[in-house]
Amino acid sequence: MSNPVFLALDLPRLDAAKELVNKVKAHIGGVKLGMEFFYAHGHHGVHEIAHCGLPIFLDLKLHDIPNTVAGAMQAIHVLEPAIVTVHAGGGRAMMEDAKAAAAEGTKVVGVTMLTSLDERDMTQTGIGGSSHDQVMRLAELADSAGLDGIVCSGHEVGAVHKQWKKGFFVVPGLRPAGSATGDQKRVVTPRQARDDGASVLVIGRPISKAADPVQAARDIEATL
Ligand SMILES: O=c1ccn([C@@H]2O[C@H](COP(=O)(O)O)[C@@H](O)[C@H]2O)c(=O)[nH]1
Repeated sequence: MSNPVFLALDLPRLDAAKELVNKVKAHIGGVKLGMEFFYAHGHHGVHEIAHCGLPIFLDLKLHDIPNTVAGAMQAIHVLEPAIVTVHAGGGRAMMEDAKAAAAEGTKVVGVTMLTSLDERDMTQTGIGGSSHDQVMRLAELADSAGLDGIVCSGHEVGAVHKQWKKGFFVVPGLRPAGSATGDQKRVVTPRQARDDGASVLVIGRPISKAADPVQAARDIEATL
């Protein structure tokens, strides 16, 4: 099995991001570029990181009216991303149009409930019920809209995997045992997420902020 770890490159400087990827690339399976990176470095930055030869995951979390999201999807064809995210909360029509507009070969996955949220946060935003139910509901909607899979936490991935056998599941909010959780609230270890059916393990700060990022990536790889 190829390495499921995608390194989240949430770094403001392009030179530092390139240096980090080149250092750890033997111990990861892909690179995830999110809003911080894309807003700062755009298409040029993505092309620069793509030189490392690993698959690129554009975590842009698109969330707008269907026509706008479809246009954004078309605008990133040229970057040939392996994976792109949209917010499942954008609704069925938005997800259908996002998938239809994506380049062939790009997996489109729907963000269900951010791993930085818990049920108290959900209540504050007017969503009742459990995080489990919220993720299951949005997973079903994403599946019926034709998406390839979803983003969820390791708390839910086992249940979603049972319900959506062919789904592609991206799991962030991962922390090696004993490491700081920071702003993440629904957290499991990389091994736990993999055992429960995650297709991609998104890991950022446990590697990028480690005193020795190569050793940190190697240690995570050894647990899988
Ligand atoms: O629910 C979500 C969706 C996306 N993310 C992204 O994953 C990484 C996690 O970084 P860490 O440093 O390992 O916490 C980050 O880029 C988020 O934007 C997420 O955490 N949760």
